[in-house]
Amino acid sequence: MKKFKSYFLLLFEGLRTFAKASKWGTFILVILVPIEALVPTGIIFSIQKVTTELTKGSAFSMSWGIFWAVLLLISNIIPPATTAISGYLTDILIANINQKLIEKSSEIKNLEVFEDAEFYNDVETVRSELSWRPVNLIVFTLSNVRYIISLLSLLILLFNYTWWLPLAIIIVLVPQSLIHYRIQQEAFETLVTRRPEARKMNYLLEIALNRDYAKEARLFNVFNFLKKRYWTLFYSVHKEENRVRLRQFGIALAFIIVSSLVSAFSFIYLIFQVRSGTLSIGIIVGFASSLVAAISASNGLVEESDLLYDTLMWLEKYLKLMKRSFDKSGNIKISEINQIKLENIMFFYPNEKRASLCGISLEIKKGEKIAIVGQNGSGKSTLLKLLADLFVPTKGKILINNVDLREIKQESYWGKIAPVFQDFSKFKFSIGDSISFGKMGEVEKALDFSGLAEFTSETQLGKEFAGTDLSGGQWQKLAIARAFYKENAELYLFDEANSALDVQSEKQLYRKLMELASGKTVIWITHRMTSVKLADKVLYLKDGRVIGFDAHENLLKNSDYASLYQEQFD
Ligand SMILES: Nc1ncnc2c1ncn2[C@@H]1O[C@H](COP(=O)(O)OP(=O)(O)OP(=O)(O)O)[C@@H](O)[C@H]1O
Repeated sequence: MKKFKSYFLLLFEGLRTFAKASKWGTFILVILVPIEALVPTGIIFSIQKVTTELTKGSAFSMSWGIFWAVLLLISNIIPPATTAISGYLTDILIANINQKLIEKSSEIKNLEVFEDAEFYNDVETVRSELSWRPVNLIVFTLSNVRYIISLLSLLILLFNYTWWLPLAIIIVLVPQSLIHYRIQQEAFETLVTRRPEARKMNYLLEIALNRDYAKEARLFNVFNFLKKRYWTLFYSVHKEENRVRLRQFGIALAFIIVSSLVSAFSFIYLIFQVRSGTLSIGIIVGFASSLVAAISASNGLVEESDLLYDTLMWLEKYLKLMKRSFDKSGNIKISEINQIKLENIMFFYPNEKRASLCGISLEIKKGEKIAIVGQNGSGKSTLLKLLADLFVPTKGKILINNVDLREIKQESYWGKIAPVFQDFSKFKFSIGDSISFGKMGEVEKALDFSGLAEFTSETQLGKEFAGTDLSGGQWQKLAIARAFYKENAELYLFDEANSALDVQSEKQLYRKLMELASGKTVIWITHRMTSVKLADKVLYLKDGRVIGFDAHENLLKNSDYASLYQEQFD
């Protein structure tokens, strides 16, 4: 009972989603679909009347004939109209859902969410089925409404012949539907629980077909490996699905046998009635047609309400995602970043037992130039992500102008940060758009500053959009241009922004950076020790801890740091 309540609540939510997409479209469908659903019963009824009146030799047979013709016309006109309107409604529904997903993603302030496999599963379920689920939602809702109205009107018609037959149909229909829903729910759960496997299967296909993997996939000949891995995953997934299908078929068969027996029995009963003269010949025509129509409507109802149920479970996942609230940012707006203070910062990535940062305390003043160095995995990028307020420290505080970063409005803080990440994004828009994202400003100046003056802002990027591709270093320069474009930035965060640059470009990068960021704070991570001389202070990290935080000359007294520095020149 509880399940049914939630089913109807979901159905209601589904209808609200349609209405939100298009009020008029929904309104017209609400009018047309019931009319369409009543037409078959009307047609059967008028045929019965025509036959009865004809056997009586009455002139009314002509009026019923005209009524029949009008209904036939309606039954032909309405379907193309409902198809066109539901197509229109589907398009808007998909656009609305996509917009909502973009908005929802923008609410995610703390990137920890993306480290959560369950969240990924939910997002994947919603996203991967987004292209066809809204269509199903509309199609199956409409066909179910149609079936229910048709079935009810046919049952009323049948009730006129025998009172027990409609009852028998309902008695067969209810348990049949209940069992079907149960199986459908199991099937959906199997689908959802197997989602990680399905994602892995999709990933294998991506490796085979995606341009990013094309080189290594061939030179390391991964295709046989992909095929074998795919079959292993496929069998593990489909064993379970076949089991569900087999049960579904068995139950459907049992119910078809029962309902056929009930129909045959009632038909024979009616033949006896007509032969004994209790009922007229017109009745038997009407009865036979309405019985066939009622059985097919009840089968259709079970099948399609099953599919609607499956679609509603997808809708439930989508609504769950929409209702999920993410960490709220603070409310304090800042206009400057005068001081950054880290107080005993400890950080664990989600589900990790090892701390990536441990007991970090330091202070950075406005305008200071800080280089961060340390071996791979020492926590440099993690520290930068915390400073960019993309992750929240597990323990300790980050204070900006002596205000806890958690209290500061994230958009206001992010507006002051110009970052270049190690794994920067390669946006496949025009060069101008992938720097400014539609804002006004001097894109050309940023291109010039980052050493990409040979490109115009109109250049389309990405082969998949018939654009051009860039070299590794040029992509990195584009990420740098994005940071330089942010003219009112107060804090520059560069994570190995020089890693793909040639020596000359690297020199130029630091020169421009120091020129552009004069009086502003710059923090950069580097493995190339030449740039540490530009820094006011060097932060030397090891295993997530601070080994030293001082001017380069002073740090050289630390033998560990000195050997790190010296080894590069050797
Ligand atoms: N998303 C993540 N989930 C779990 N652990 C992570 C994640 N990212 C990094 N780590 C771990 O955190 C530690 C610090 O990583 P981090 O990327 O900050 O190092 P790094 O000093 O920037 O290294 P590199 O010089 O190689 O870029 C490492 O042990 C790493 O394995």
